[in-house]
Amino acid sequence: MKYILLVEDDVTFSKMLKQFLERHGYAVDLSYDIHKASELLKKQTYDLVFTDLRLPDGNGITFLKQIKNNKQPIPVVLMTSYAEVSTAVQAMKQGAFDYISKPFNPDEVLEVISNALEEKKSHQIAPVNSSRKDNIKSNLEFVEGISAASKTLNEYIHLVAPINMSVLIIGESGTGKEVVAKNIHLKSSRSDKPFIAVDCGAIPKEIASSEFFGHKKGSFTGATNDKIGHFEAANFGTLFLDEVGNLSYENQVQLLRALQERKVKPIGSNEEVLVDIRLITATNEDLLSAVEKGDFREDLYHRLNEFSIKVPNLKDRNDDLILYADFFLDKANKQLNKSVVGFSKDVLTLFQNYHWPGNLRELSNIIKRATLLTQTEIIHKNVLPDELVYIKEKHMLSNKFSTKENEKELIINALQEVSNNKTQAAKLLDITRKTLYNKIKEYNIN
Ligand SMILES: Nc1ncnc2c1ncn2[C@@H]1O[C@H](COP(=O)(O)OP(=O)(O)OP(=O)(O)O)[C@@H](O)[C@H]1O
Repeated sequence: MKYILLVEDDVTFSKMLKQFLERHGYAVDLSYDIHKASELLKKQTYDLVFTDLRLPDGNGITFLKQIKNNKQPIPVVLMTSYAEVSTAVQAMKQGAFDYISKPFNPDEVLEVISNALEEKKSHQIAPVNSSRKDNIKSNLEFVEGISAASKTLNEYIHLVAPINMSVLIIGESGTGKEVVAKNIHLKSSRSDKPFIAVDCGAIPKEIASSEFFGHKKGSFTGATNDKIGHFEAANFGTLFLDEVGNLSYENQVQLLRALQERKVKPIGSNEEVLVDIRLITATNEDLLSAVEKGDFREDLYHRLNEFSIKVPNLKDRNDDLILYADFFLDKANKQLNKSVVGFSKDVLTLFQNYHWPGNLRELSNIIKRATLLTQTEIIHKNVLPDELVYIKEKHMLSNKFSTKENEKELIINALQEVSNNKTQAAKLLDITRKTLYNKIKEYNIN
């Protein structure tokens, strides 16, 4: 199989191109910028680089020069817009194998690619790196995202992971708090030690201390065996307490004491056990207001919150949506033993317009269900739940600016649906942002 590195920052287009090439038997890795593409080139061997000319962190020619300077004998094909053909010709002089102008038809792409690969074969280039599968596999577990919100999140994860600080992760349900916690653990020096995740909301307060600190056989009715608590189980590793705001006041006191003294005593035991854990906690409620109301201990709050990370809602990471959709589709295909290739354009538009109250978990569930129901190569909107389809149709039906009242109501509804994001609202209403601003002013909408 031939391996292609595709470098293109238009997310929708690049996804479609990737799927198209994969359907034609190529293995494709995708990068949205030169930086990540260079990293991939260091780790893996490719038979072809297929890159856009304009990229967020530089242009395709600079990237081409970089590849040639590193003496990597990989053919490079550039994608250009019609207006950039003269630049593409310049690129050919710098050693690009070929260029192709957008919009291009599928046969053209296949032809250019197969020509480039033929040429490469005659140059006898190094074999494919055998570690590739592992690399790809490990990348699959955590999708970093490319939106501004995801970039900030990932920067914070990288910053705090190596430092032994307690981290409080804040975010709505299903945003990926546990996945972030696991990621911090894996990037820390404790990565080869245990990661123990505990849902505090699911522990009845009567047995919480036995759950956290363990017990000795016979120490209370029902204690038929010795039990190791979560603190001890996580020793030298990371303890992740989800929904920490649900701990009873009494359990908060016990937790604080264990953290301060760095030792725990199992119920019914006389011996204390020294514990060395890194604590990561998560909450989807406003812990500070719980502190103000007296429901959560302030000293514990500060102990947990040495560093806080906010995980963004999915609707605030619109640029990541297709990336995640694709990831969950891959996962669903594997779990269900299916081979669905992608999403119809309609489905992608519905995804972009929906407000995703259940965040990534909801997206994952919807895609799994749709994959199960899909009998063709592509997921169409008939296998999506009503709440997704209905929103779009509601807008399409009423999206006529006929009367002033109708217009004002439409704008208010659209703004509410996308939490006041003007760019999104303008897209939903199919008007420019400038028009939207003018109309907001005209109708005095707050
Ligand atoms: N960065 C990511 N890459 C890949 N999958 C992710 C990512 N973040 C979250 N997920 C997936 O989304 C789903 C929800 O994630 P997770 O359970 O971590 O959310 P949560 O915020 O902890 O949820 P809750 O508030 O209900 O505890 C899971 O299936 C998880 O695997």
